[in-house]
Amino acid sequence: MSSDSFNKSFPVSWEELHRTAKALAWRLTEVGPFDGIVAITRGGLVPAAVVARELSIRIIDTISVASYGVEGDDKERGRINVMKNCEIAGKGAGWLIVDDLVDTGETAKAVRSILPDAHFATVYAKPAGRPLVDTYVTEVSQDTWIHFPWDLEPRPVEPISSLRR
Ligand SMILES: O=P(O)(O)OC[C@H]1O[C@H](OP(=O)(O)OP(=O)(O)O)[C@H](O)[C@@H]1O
Ligand SMILES: Nc1nc2[nH]cnc2c(=O)[nH]1
Ligand SMILES: [Mg+2]
Repeated sequence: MSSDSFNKSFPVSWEELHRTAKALAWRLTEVGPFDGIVAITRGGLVPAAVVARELSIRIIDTISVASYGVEGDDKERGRINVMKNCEIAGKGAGWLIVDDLVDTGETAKAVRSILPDAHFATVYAKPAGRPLVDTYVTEVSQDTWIHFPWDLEPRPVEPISSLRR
């Protein structure tokens, strides 16, 4: 999908992300306990912190995967690049993988090939990636771009009336 295929925008506030990541933690209580979390950086770091706090998990490893924004456009996908692997021995049995979202599912596919036995959880899921995720909370359409709070800042906006002139 190229960047102009995203014609809907879904901005998420810190409060909303916190609430939805807690909802994810509630769902995961039915699945755990887990030996630890593997957060997919960077987007999985904040959701992983919230889930770790709620499930009293102290051990968090990371796997660094990048694919979007490599060419300078945040919404343009490039090749999957595993920049740092996690340090877990074995196939991930008993571990929880956390990411902010699954979109095409390519990131999830790459991480699942490394940790096929781990439980994969995301806060948001788009239809193409949904089959790759074991647990998620909120589904958005494939043509929606989710804006996370760390990518946003409050700014003045014109009133609706001025947009219709
Ligand atoms: O399902 P996919 O199409 O692979 O997209 C999902 C991935 O894209 C984003 O990461 P990104 O590569 O932008 O890196 P970041 O987490 O460092 O922002 C997001 O955090 C997911 O990890
Ligand atoms: N921030 C953000 N990153 C993504 N990476 C793949 N899809 C998305 C999205 O909708 N929002
Ligand atoms: Mg990511």
